[in-house]
Amino acid sequence: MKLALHGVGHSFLGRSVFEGFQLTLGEGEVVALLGPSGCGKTTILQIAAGLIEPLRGRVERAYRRHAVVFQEPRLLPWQTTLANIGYGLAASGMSRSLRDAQAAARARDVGLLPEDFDKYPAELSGGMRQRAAVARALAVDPDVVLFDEPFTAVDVGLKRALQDLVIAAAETRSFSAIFVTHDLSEAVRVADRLILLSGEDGRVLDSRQVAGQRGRRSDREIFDMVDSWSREPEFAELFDPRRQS
Ligand SMILES: Nc1ncnc2c1ncn2[C@@H]1O[C@H](COP(=O)(O)OP(=O)(O)OP(=O)(O)O)[C@@H](O)[C@H]1O
Repeated sequence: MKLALHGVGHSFLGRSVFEGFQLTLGEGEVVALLGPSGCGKTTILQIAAGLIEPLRGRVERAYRRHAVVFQEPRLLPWQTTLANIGYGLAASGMSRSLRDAQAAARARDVGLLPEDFDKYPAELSGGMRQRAAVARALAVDPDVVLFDEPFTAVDVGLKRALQDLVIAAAETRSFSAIFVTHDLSEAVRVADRLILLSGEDGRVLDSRQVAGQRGRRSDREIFDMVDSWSREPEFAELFDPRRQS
């Protein structure tokens, strides 16, 4: 076990978002947290990251270091791509040359080219900025990564490349992850297991393993799973246009 949420509940302005939420994230496991807009996915992720203290329940952490990848890249506009990627390493007191070398290695891992390293975020495309955000997270060598709808804002074609990047990184750098999304096919592609939340009251509607091995599922297998699950009543809310963000 790397991370566990035990009976976690939270409210904003006295209004409960979810109660009694349970999650145990295993070593090397990727769990997708899925649900319609407003069901509490981001709040759960922020509780897992320690950014929000839950009002009820407790969080157990058994990892060295975590990193968070947000929906927006959140790069510092006055820093180069390489400096942004190495930002977390600077905080740990690492020398400039070592930091740059590690940042460059992670930048290459996510498909950034050396000619991009000295560019500022404004000079990068949206997809390149999100690649840099993933590289920055990986640079601190986390054993847990928390993804908060990281590819919602990128083009459909690019989305797939970025999902593959996460799948490959989880394999080579062996981290565990929680991956928040409202896209069932994304969840089926990147995760080992999914937890589906209700938009009504944040309760867990379903929790299931995804058949096959992450990264080895064919497009056909993914399509068939999504097609069949999307007809189940538990998934109806997820496809309800009134609940889309
Ligand atoms: N800081 C806050 N103050 C008040 N209400 C909040 C705050 N943060 C979240 N909420 C409310 O809590 C509920 C859950 O929000 P959360 O962002 O966790 O949902 P989500 O499932 O991640 O949604 P989305 O998919 O749209 O990002 C929503 O009704 C939201 O309006």
